[in-house]
Amino acid sequence: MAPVLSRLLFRRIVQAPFLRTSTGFSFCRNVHSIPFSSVEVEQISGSKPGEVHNLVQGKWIGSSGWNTIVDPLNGEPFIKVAEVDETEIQPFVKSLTKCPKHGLHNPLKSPERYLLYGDVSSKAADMLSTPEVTDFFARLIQRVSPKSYQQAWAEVNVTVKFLRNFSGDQVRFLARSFAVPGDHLGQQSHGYRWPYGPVAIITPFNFPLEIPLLQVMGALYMGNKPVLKVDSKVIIVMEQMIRLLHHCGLPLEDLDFINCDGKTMNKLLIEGNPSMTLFTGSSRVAEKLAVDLKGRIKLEDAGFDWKVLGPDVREEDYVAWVCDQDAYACSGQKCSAQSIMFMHENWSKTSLISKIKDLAERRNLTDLTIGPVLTLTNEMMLDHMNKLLTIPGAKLLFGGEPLKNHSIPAIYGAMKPTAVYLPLEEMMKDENYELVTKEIFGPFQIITEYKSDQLSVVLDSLERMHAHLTAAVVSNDPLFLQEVIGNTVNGTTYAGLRARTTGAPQNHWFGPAGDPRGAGIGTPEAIKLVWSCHREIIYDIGPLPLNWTTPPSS
Ligand SMILES: NC(=O)c1ccc[n+]([C@@H]2O[C@H](COP(=O)([O-])OP(=O)(O)OC[C@H]3O[C@@H](n4cnc5c(N)ncnc54)[C@H](O)[C@@H]3O)[C@@H](O)[C@H]2O)c1
Repeated sequence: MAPVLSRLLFRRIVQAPFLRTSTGFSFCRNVHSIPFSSVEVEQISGSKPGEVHNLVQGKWIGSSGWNTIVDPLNGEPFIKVAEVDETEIQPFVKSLTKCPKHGLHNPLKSPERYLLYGDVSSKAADMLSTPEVTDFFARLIQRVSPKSYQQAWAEVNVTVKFLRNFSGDQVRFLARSFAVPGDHLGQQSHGYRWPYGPVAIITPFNFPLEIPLLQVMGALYMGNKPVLKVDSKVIIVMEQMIRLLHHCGLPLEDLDFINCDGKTMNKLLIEGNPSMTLFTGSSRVAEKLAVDLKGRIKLEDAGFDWKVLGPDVREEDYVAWVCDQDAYACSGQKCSAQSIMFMHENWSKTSLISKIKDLAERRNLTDLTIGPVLTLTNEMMLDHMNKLLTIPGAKLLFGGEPLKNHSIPAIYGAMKPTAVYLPLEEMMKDENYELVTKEIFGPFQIITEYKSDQLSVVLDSLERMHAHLTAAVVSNDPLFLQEVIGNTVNGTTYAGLRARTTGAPQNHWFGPAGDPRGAGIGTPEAIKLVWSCHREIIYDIGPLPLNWTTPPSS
């Protein structure tokens, strides 16, 4: 695209929220009305790059070198990240090792800090929900992880709701204990939720605000001291959020924040020896860290997320719309994105596929309903697609081509929403199965069909998959739902005619199942599971029975 056209397109995208926000209000944001921010979101550019720093032991610090991040829409270097290298990790190691295993607070130490965190959450929710600040974060998310304004706004909104949920007394309720009467007078056992103390959090690029914020707050609520590392491409969002949290009363020394590459973080984990690490990202890195950290880890890893359409065909337009959203919103870069759809033969007789195709073809770069793919190039996606198309009976349903007329740099992918059809029998063959079920973190899905007597083959296929994150069973037939849900394991499974795979709100658990290392995010249960362990204290204070004497040895 010619530079002028690209600038125009860019300007259209950045100005969109000022003209029409999804909440219906219109305003003109001024950075000076945002007391914590250190960047002007609309002005970040080659001539006025945004800068990101590190936070350790209560101080914002730089590093010996800058990593330059390029604008995913036009390739212009636009953010400078003070990236810590392997020789500079000692302050972070020291900070972790300074935190005792019993944490910064626990039910028997500094309990007033549970209340402090209720207050911080309440103030942060209030501030984040003001229209100016919501817009500031939605736009900042769009600049680094391009997605539609509505998707970015939803990410901020879920974060606000989460903070509200853990306001007031809700943080201390997370640490609720229980007591069981003992065997004799004065004895009672108490079960407590205990922190791990020093912990680490590693998060990917696709939800720059929601994933790190929810995990960091969960860790802090339970009394841990986290060091946070977010993917450098998007880390500016969380840097600004930490400044907001400080403004709302987060003690400066409670949270460390490091900008570094994966290798440096790996070294920090080994030297700093956190008691627990929460990793959200690819299965490749997850498996490496599980070994390096000797199992002291919880994982939110890859998703090869499936949808099964049952025999009862209803609400075709609605189901088509949900399929389009699930597979292609955020350009398919949600860990919950629909990777494969098993369609009952009754649906094949409808216009479902052509409706999904029409919806997918509405997506465009102007409003970022389709956009850059940050971890795969076009060559990688086309290569995968072409391999699939060599399978007998395979066909391209739609897409399969790079986007045109844009200035997305070649280091990123830019593909039209794509769907490939594969016959179920071929997919199940040993020589094809692994290829077919490889996660493509972009706007790409597989569609297959099954006959009424082939449900067991579908269930076999779901059993053979490795990642069990989200799933959807689209049917209102209770016996069908029972059959499919009873024979599968995915941690977040939606069931019913309106079932989807994406768009997790703040009110339910999100995470994989079927793996003891599986983590969760969002709910009180997720926070307690990931960020605390069980400690039992058996009080036994007497008195001794009257006339007690030493019994014989036993
Ligand atoms: N399960 C979930 O909740 C969830 C949520 C979002 C994304 N994901 C998954 O994340 C993947 C996409 O993200 P990605 O490509 O950025 O993942 P990635 O694994 O490449 O990177 C994730 C994070 O790990 C860091 N990292 C890389 N190597 C490391 C190492 N050796 N030690 C420590 N840290 C290291 C990266 O810098 C980044 O911050 C997809 O597979 C997607 O399904 C899962």
